[in-house]
Amino acid sequence: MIYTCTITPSVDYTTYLPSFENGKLNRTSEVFYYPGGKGINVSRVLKRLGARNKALGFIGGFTGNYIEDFLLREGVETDFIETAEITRINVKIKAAEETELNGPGPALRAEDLAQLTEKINNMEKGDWLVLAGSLPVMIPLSYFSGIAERCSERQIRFVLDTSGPALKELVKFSPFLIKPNIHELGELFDAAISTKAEAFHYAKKLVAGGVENVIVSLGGDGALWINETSAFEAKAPIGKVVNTVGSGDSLVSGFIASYCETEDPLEAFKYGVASGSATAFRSDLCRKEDVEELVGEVHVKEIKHGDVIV
Ligand SMILES: Nc1ncnc2c1ncn2[C@@H]1O[C@H](COP(=O)(O)OP(=O)(O)O)[C@@H](O)[C@H]1O
Ligand SMILES: O=P(O)(O)OC[C@H]1O[C@](O)(COP(=O)(O)O)[C@@H](O)[C@@H]1O
Repeated sequence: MIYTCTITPSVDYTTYLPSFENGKLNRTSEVFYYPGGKGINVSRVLKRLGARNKALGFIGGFTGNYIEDFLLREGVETDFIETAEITRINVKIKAAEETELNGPGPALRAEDLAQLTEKINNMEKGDWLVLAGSLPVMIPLSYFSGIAERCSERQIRFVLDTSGPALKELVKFSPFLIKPNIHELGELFDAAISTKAEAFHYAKKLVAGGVENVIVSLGGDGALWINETSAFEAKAPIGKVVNTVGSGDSLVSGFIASYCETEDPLEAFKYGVASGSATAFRSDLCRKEDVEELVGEVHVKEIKHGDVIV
């Protein structure tokens, strides 16, 4: 079974308007309320791509109920833990530019965390755990390293899509896959990364440190994938960008869904990039038919030792 875990879900209040002016009253007519949080997006896309999975994490209040109902209506299995706090609402403003306002995650009690530990303790060899999204700083990092350690001991495939100090700490536990964007990769090494060559250099360091697969996502420029024996870059398909929220999550989902079927990481990488772009070209997350249509347009190139990447 594939489990996703979202510590900090959200309802994504997503609105489109021709122009947005700071400090003014802006009226908007087109509004959507999507369930959000990176693991939840991964679950929704996995389901659409035909990969059975279960969404874990913490939800609370009316927004939490909204998320759970929405997922169940889409056929996504859930096993959330209820928090005392209302789940946050993240604001996504789609005007000439995309502006985002992400709220803080919930304050979790020791008993909430203990419930999650119990669920993870019941996972079995061969399962997947996708830990995705921001991890509240109030929770000691040792809690998350405990999760990573348990995955490694039990041969559970651990996929990590987070940022900040947690990413720095958890890459030490040899995850199966991490997917930083260029900014998150820079944060990880306290470096300003602006070129593909620099991204490749740092991604290689992560693989040398024990991460099995590193995908660096580069927005409209595509992505890089590196493991111990291979390195490839992919160009993203070209299309009209509507909403890039969830593109990174869709890349992760596409990779996992395809890998589960093919066990071929290069095929999985292409499928992942197609999924990311298919999401960027829609208001909500991608559908399987969008991904299948785009996958032929994902062109990959091997990066050989000594190649100059531009
Ligand atoms: N403007 C775009 N055009 C085409 N594809 C895109 C665009 N933005 C994102 N994508 C696709 O989504 C993937 C992930 O996007 P990215 O923005 O790097 O992730 P994140 O949301 O995690 O920052 C990219 O690798 C690419 O395949
Ligand atoms: O947990 P964080 O880092 O605040 O991010 C949460 C946000 O990320 C998303 O999951 C989208 O993620 P990506 O755009 O990186 O794929 C939104 O649905 C959500 O509002």
